[in-house]
Amino acid sequence: ARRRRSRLPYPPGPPADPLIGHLRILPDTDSAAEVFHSWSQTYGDVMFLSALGKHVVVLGSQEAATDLLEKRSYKYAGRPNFPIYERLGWKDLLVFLSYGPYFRKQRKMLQAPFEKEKVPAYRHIEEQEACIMLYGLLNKPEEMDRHIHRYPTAIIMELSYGHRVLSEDDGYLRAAEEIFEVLHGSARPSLLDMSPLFENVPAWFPGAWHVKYIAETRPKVIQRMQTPISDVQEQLAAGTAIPSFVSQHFEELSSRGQLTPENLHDVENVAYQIFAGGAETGYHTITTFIACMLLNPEAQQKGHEEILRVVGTGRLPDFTDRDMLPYIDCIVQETERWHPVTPIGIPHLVLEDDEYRGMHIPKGATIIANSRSITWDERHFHDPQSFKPERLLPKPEGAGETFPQSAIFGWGRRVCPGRHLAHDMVWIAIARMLAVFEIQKGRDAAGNIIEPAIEFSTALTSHPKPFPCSLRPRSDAAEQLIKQAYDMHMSNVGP
Ligand code: HEM
Repeated sequence: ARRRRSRLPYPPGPPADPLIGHLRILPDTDSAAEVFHSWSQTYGDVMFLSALGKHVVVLGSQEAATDLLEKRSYKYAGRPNFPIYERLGWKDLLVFLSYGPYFRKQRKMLQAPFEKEKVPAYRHIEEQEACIMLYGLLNKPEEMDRHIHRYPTAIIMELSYGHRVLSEDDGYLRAAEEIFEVLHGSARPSLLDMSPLFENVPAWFPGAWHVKYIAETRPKVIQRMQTPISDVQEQLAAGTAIPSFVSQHFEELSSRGQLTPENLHDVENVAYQIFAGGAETGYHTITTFIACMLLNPEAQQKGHEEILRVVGTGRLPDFTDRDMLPYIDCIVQETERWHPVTPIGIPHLVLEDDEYRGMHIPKGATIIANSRSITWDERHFHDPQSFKPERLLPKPEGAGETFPQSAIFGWGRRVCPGRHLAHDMVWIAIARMLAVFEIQKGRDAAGNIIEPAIEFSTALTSHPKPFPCSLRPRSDAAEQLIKQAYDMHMSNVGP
């Protein structure tokens, strides 16, 4: 362990074993957010944990997280190591990079095409994919999960690689499913296995199951990163490439004579990062939305009525309607607040010793802003566990509560660079689903309604486990609308 350089005390925390610290009581990934939240009720919103000489500081309020991760972002923009993910081949993915020049290079590359003014250019792709999703949901409602998963994945594939997903058994869709499996599969046994606490886990350690797992999985992961790049290279050579992140970078690099292996490696990693960061998170958010609608039929009804009032039944909502649909925005944001996609955020790393409220925050500590604590903070949200979109409407119609943006999209220099795109993608999907479908509880073989018990499976990101659900078109007109929109888009795209 490092020598203490400060006389100030560490923040408080639960009682620790003198040798192994909090090792035995560290929660697993499924329960970490809730467990940290309940500890914060006792030990406060700046809490200290340690295990085997590693330190973790858990922030349990918007105020503490803003003071440190936003206002002192330069000291808190690091990332701990994610040893298993790194060994799987994700060492140079932006999200896992330590703070420094290489991080800044990649961050700039990734951020540029997704700035606020740039993302409206992608809306036609989102509208098109939303139509394909609605059509799938209409025709094969039993495959709801696949249609929802395909939606953000297809958008991201087109933006990163210029790849259009045209069939259900597209290899790129498989690749996206694999990321999900790897993220969840490798985190499942316990938080320890993905935890920075176990960076140097010895091979004899009981958790060393991962040695075999990595040996088996790594080649697949690497191949998934490389294949789309070779595809684009071939298409560029043949003159058939659809403009994308990769094609644009390749063209620029080759025009400047800079197509070096290092530069290719960066393009490959950033393109894959767009895919890894954007596809799963969108999928989780929309599935969580479906769960919220099942559990809260009044909110669903109000959302639908707002669309009826503003858009009518003769067309699907589009982005030009957005300003007139405040309640739909509230549904999207309340979904994100009700169950954040990253319940403990993504951990940061403290880059310099710091002092806060008379306490010592040590350099090298992992720092977790617990989104769950922030979104459940009764000082900011009344009845925080309930799903109430109107809480986010201004007074007097609503409660005037503020959407906890940073708890959902992160902090300071590490804030999610895809948040503007994410917002558009999720919004149009939700607005269009509410326009044409009624989301209903599933029924068993005897026709009885099944009350859904919504549970989540959590790695870094969190996803509802499968639940019964049925989607019913609101009317014949709604069904026609879905078919027409689909035909129109397919005739634009062509096979
Ligand atoms: C609803 C969808 C999304 C949610 C909830 C979400 C949430 C987050 C969160 C919480 C972080 C961590 C921020 C921090 O460390 O403080 C993050 C990072 C990141 N997100 Fe997103 N994200 C979403 C969509 C996207 C999309 C569409 C992209 C790609 C275009 C993307 C790319 C990234 C990347 C690259 C990082 C790492 C940034 C870094 O380490 O500097 N995300 N996201």
